[in-house]
Amino acid sequence: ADEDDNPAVDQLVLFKNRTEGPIAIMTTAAGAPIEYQTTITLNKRLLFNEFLMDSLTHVVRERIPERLVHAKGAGAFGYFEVTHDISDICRAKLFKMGEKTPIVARFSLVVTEHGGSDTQRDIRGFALKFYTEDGNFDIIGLNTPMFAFKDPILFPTFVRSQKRNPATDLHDPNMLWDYLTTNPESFNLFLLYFSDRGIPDGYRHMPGFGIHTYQVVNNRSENHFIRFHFLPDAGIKNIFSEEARRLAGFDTDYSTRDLYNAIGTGNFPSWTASIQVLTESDIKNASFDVFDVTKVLPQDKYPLKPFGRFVLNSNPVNYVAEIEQLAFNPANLVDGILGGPDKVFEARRLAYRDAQYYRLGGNFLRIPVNCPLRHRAYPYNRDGVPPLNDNLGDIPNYYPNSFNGPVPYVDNNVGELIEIYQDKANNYDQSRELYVNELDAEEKKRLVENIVYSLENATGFLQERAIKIFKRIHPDLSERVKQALRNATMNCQCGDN
Ligand code: HEM
Repeated sequence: ADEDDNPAVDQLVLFKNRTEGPIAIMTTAAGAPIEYQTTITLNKRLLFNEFLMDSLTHVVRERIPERLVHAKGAGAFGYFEVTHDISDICRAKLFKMGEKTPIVARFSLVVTEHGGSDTQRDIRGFALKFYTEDGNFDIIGLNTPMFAFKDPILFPTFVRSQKRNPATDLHDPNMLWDYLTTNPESFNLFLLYFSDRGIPDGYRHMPGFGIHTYQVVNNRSENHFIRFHFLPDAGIKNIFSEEARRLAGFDTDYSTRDLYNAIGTGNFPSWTASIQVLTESDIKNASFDVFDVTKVLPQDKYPLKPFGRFVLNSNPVNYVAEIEQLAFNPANLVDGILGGPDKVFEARRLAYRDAQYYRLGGNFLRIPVNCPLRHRAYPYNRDGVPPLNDNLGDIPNYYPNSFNGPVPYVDNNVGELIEIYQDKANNYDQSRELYVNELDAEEKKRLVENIVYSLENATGFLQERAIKIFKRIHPDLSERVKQALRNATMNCQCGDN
């Protein structure tokens, strides 16, 4: 392969070209130079073969749990720069004109396991960590502008119904369609899931959405409410189902490879960042819950306001250290950004941290890629499982103390999240709007094909329930699904209502 065109394939060759022979004498992990002796000799006990002992005992503990969701993903480093002043809306320093903030991005598939295929039909994750001078700020979004549910009590059910059946260890269409038809608020997201948008053409052509309506404050301590949008400068592109299945057969890492090679050859992907902005009076006068994560905010009412862009220009040098060990958390916020006042956001403040304690251990925030870049972190936490780094040295470890330990930040203007009342989700209108006005004839045809590809494997009463819900979205959609199901399965029990 040509070294310049395919840095992913040539990674080792490129390493070799950069070096002038072996880079060092091999040592044990403790640093002692070590021999490599095969064990096929007489009269030598294995216990004394230090290479064998060192590597055998290490390799058996090399796997850590993959993320519960978003296990398969790829990431890269770059920067975010501000292109338009939004200081009248949000005072966060990283959004000041002229600011350039280092970032890391991780893109992922929600349900697909770590060894699964990048071209699986799935929702994609779109996570950004901004290393700001006020500490790390994370936006952890998706490639769709809405989420599946607005009551976080559904999260375990949502995840389990799409993971594997406990008896068969298979993905089970009955579980998926049972979940969906019991919780129709998820259909707004799942129409996109079954549409062409369900399989993006790699990550470089994928949009990202923060989804939650964030509360932000400006210098006058006035509140605004914003939704983040990130549109790929290379345009949005998707892959149709048949091509995706073909690709899954020969390159399960299609999107990871594409991202690595693009950056490795200097073809840096970039995204334009925009916000939709609502004032306090907008949220009071809105005719629906603007904090509902299962809905989009109409752009004719709340137009996109571009304010920045980000560029990814550097591949990870070590995937596990820098991407697998990344720990994003919606609660990582900075001055001027208060997060979402909705219940899903509130549940997420706990869930990520909790997952990372399990996945990466009690000191995951001391893993370099999770540390702030521009200053040292000064928590009062000490000890626990490694990595400890210097364990904060001899700084006092309890608060309050009388010995010059770190003191709290005092700001009377930090702002407070507003209290909101949220009703039950009802978003058939938005699904109808998508179906009627946004999908052309070919897209509608593929939507129905993709739905039926899954639904035909669900049992009769679930198919009936699904068709009833499709009818509430639009009679034409339910008719087409019904017809396609009839064609697909001779024994379909779909009723007429
Ligand atoms: C009740 C709601 C939710 C809960 C409890 C939840 C929980 C989780 C958990 C436990 C992880 C794995 C974290 C880790 O091991 O590092 C995760 C990852 C992720 N979630 Fe959520 N989530 C929720 C809603 C959402 C929403 C609304 C979005 C998008 C706006 C989202 C986007 C993501 C993304 C992108 C990742 C992967 C981050 C990465 O690349 O490391 N999740 N979620």
